[in-house]
Amino acid sequence: MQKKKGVIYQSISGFYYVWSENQSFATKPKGLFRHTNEKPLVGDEVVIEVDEQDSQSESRLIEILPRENELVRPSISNVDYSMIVTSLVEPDFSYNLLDYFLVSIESNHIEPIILLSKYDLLVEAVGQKAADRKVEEINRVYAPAGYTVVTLNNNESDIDKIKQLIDTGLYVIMGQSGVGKSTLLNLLLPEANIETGIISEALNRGKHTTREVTLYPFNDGFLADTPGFSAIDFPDIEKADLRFYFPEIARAGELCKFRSCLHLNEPGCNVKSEVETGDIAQSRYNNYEQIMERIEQRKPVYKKKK
Ligand SMILES: Nc1nc2c(ncn2[C@@H]2O[C@H](COP(=O)(O)OP(=O)(O)OP(=O)(O)O)[C@@H](O)[C@H]2O)c(=O)[nH]1
Ligand SMILES: [Zn+2]
Repeated sequence: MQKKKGVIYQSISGFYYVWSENQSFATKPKGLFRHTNEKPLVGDEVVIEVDEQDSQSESRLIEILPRENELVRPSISNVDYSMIVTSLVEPDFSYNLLDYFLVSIESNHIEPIILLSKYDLLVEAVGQKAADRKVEEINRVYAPAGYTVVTLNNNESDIDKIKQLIDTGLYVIMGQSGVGKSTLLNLLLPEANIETGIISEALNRGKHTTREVTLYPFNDGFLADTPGFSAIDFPDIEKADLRFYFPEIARAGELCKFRSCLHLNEPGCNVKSEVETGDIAQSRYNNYEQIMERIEQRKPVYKKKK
């Protein structure tokens, strides 16, 4: 028996398929897991035991390495990057919604990438010049945060753009309903055969189909084949932590008079100065304040329950 490290890329009826050293192994968890209540997840880094003498024999999954993070519906662990698909039209672009997604992703210690879909439809609706102005405006808002912003047209050119983005690591796609997540996945992973909104509605009317997530090798990384992340639950963020989930606010905040500055009404606040000079976008600050209010409102409810 030989021990190897690998990543679970698929789980089907009790088997966990592990990718290790450019090979796939069908593994079954060792009985041990039943006692510890540990359930392996797609994305898990694991240690497996392989019978070198007999490559057909079942390999054993003996250890799950500590997880960086864990998402639910669908369950997946160790996500490095999330591509947030946000349409420019149909549905209309919303700074507010995008910032909620970004905070939620940042709080899970995942790096976001912003994809603006339906650029072609925006051009149709408002003309080339106005469409480019809109995209530039969005770029200006997110550049201080260091986020990558890419526009999509639902054609072959999207594939090259995404290929340039993806390096090593595990990538997922998120975004509200109808923005084009499945459409993009089909472009990127034609072999995965993902149903787009309209088709899946026709086929699954009234049925509950739970599809397990599968990871596909993509460039040097993995891409999850699910468009199922339409929202992640509003995370349980502490008031004092929110500032770290807006990278440009975190950076500017290092120069505030008080280390504990929450950038609300404190004197000597460098974040507020940078909003005034335009170095931090007003919309980003407004959404920071709004999410802060939501956290404050949640607290009393939280305490009553106890
Ligand atoms: N013109 C244009 N249409 C697009 C683009 N991306 C997606 N669409 C269309 O938008 C519609 C919705 O796309 P989907 O891929 O089903 O969206 P989704 O995000 O997976 O939606 P849910 O499954 O509801 O979460 C489809 O009719 C797509 O053809 C784009 O870049 N340009
Ligand atoms: Zn401050």
